[in-house]
Amino acid sequence: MKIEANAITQFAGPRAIVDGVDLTMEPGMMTGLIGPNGAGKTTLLRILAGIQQQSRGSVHYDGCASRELSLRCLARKVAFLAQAGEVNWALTVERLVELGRLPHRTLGVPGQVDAAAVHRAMQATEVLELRQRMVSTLSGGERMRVLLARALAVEARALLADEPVTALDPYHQIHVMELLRQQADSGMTIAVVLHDLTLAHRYCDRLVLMDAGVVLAEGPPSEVLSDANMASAYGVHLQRGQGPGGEFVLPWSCIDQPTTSKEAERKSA
Ligand SMILES: Nc1ncnc2c1ncn2[C@@H]1O[C@H](COP(=O)(O)OP(=O)(O)OP(=O)(O)O)[C@@H](O)[C@H]1O
Repeated sequence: MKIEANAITQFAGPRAIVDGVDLTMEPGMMTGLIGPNGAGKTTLLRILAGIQQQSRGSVHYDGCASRELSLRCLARKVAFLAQAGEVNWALTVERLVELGRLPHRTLGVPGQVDAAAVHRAMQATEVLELRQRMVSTLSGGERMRVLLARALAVEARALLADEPVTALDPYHQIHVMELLRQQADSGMTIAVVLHDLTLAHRYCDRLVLMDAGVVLAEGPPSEVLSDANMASAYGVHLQRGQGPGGEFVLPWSCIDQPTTSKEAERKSA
């Protein structure tokens, strides 16, 4: 599904926390939203998902304005994965993942189609063995995978995920990024907020770099992650390398603090 945002502006009091953002996301494409803390990424993602109403501007889904769609219809088209937080509901993992099917259900208990979607989502996120656990007893990383399963269970045409890998160990970070990549390759529209620039560079088709509510740069990862953009948005240098799997980047040093203290000790020895 094509998602088009035009001149999106969001005010918090007098301050524009998202300021005149234009963005188009195509089916089959994985877009990474990056930028420093407070840049406006979550706010923009919530507006794109129809969870938050923008102060100005418009969002269209395959040409259909968000205001023309009911919340239920939008919830079937766009799945949203919020930033990880506490989940204090007295629910098992399986019941929580089933909530992803609510936009599809008109009456009563989940049917076979719902059960199959829930099973697929739990299998893909490797949480089947947690299915009977109470959500409140999960670790942060387990909880995030379960919440991703809930979002996948919607089987929507777009998935917008806010920092889905931040709490995960390296195996699950790669696993989740591969999973999102597969969803994009199968035609889904994926947008993902990431702080990990190595993963953003490796997995996204394009990046949108935000700072202070505006889009500073947009395009292929290797262009957006330029030295000038990294210095301007984050105040960091990246190391760039070439491995058997391709080119990679690593956030390496703060500008004006080019080495870690251990490196400085080594160099002066
Ligand atoms: N309701 C609100 N009232 C006041 N300020 C808000 C409100 N919502 C967001 N903000 C502010 O808007 C800015 C953008 O917030 P947002 O959560 O979109 O940033 P972000 O890029 O996702 O940040 P992070 O990487 O830290 O998660 C922040 O400075 C935040 O404090």
